[in-house]
Amino acid sequence: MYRIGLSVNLELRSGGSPLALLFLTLNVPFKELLTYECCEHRYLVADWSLECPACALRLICRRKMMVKEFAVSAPGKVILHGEHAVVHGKAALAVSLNLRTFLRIRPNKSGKVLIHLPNIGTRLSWDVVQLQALLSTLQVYKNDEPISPHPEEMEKLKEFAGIEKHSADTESLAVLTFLYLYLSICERDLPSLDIAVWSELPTGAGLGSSAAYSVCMAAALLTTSGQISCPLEYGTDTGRWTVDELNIINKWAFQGEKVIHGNPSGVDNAVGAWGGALRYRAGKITTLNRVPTLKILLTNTKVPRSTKILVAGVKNKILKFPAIMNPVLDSIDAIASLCEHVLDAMVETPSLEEYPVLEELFDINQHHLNVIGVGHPSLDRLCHVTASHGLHSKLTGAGGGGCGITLLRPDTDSSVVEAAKQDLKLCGFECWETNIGGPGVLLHSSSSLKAEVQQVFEGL
Ligand SMILES: Nc1ncnc2c1ncn2[C@@H]1O[C@H](COP(=O)(O)OP(=O)(O)OP(=O)(O)O)[C@@H](O)[C@H]1O
Ligand SMILES: C[C@@](O)(CCO)CC(=O)[O-]
Ligand SMILES: [Mg+2]
Repeated sequence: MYRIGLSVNLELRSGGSPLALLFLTLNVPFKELLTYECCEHRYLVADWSLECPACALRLICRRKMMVKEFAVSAPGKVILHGEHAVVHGKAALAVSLNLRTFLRIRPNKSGKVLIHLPNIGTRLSWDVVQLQALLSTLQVYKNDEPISPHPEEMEKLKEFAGIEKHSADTESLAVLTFLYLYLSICERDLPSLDIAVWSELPTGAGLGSSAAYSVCMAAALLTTSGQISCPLEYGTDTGRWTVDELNIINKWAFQGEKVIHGNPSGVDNAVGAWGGALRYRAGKITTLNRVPTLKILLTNTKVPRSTKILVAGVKNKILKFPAIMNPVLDSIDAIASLCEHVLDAMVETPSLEEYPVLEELFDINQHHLNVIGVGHPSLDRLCHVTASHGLHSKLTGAGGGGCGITLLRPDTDSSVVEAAKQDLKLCGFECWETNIGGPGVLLHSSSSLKAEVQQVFEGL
């Protein structure tokens, strides 16, 4: 018989709902209760459950984290082909970017939760006691799986945060997503925290800023609450979670995307969690290991738009003209398949021969995206300007403004790219030549964050 201290969460559960938090004397082998430490955190590992055969009451012991400050980051993405069609069960090819969102989490003893979002000028705080009162309005699990935010629950959260019923502005969506993930993930023991999120990605421009935000929130809150491990070992600056843990992060990030988008396909959060290149179709993620290094020019038209509204617009068009729109979606699906095949062939036999096909696929898909109603005059302009330099472009992400991608062939002279960039800048656009294929969500010791990010966080 061993006596277990109060630092362990003990719950007596019946039919899934906790009955009591207990301090008990248990008959469990001592070796099952271990403490382990990484450089910044200390966990008590005690993930086991005991079930009484007579009354089916279960005693669950969970690991609880003694938290210190840490940071996480997740990449943005570009969709090569398949945006919008992927919401309707077609395939999308997406690749992570070297532009990332960073989140720093600090436990505090003030009994408050503070959130700083410097990209959008938001700084808010709530008392944990007030947040506690909201818990009874949320139902977040079904058979141990996260379930979708219910519209009535969202209304309650909006009321609490003083957000108008139909408000879909940047701050409202970011705050609602935070509140939803914080309350859902940390429901057992709401922590007093200071959270800051800063991104290198433009907000709301088609590069997956919402997914990177949701992935960072999910990863940080799951780590803080001890539901996933802290994969930072002594002497290391960054750590990556196991496949099972990445799946948990991805599932919660998808719920966050639901708060922001309404009806996301899940492709953006999958790239944020896993990184690299992947094919995504109807929830199935396939990592693409054989993708050639593609050089891409990213251009932000700076025309603001909302993914939620654009996705809803496409749905309405499909409902209105199914016989016209469904073949377009099928064609986009075929483009994604052919592109994947071509990329694979390029790895097998590196040559320039396949580039004209990739270029033509960009052109065709851009026309399709205009047909389904997600184009914009600024994106037409972007395509015309790059075409005048012999380059091929398409919108990426939800469209309606935001960003376009231009394929740069290895044999394109740098003077051509520079001239195209100059002309794009004259239109008021912003351009980056970018690397694709960065790592997915990462855990960082906060002292190891690059200077620029540390400076932002220190200045808050
Ligand atoms: N750094 C950030 N700080 C605060 N909120 C953010 C941040 N990044 C994203 N968001 C939230 O995500 C929303 C933008 O999501 P939206 O899906 O419309 O654009 P996107 O994700 O950049 O583009 P796409 O979905 O086409 O890839 C913002 O309105 C805001 O609520
Ligand atoms: C427009 C869309 O297809 C991609 C946004 O990056 C929406 C989604 O897949 O959730
Ligand atoms: Mg988004």
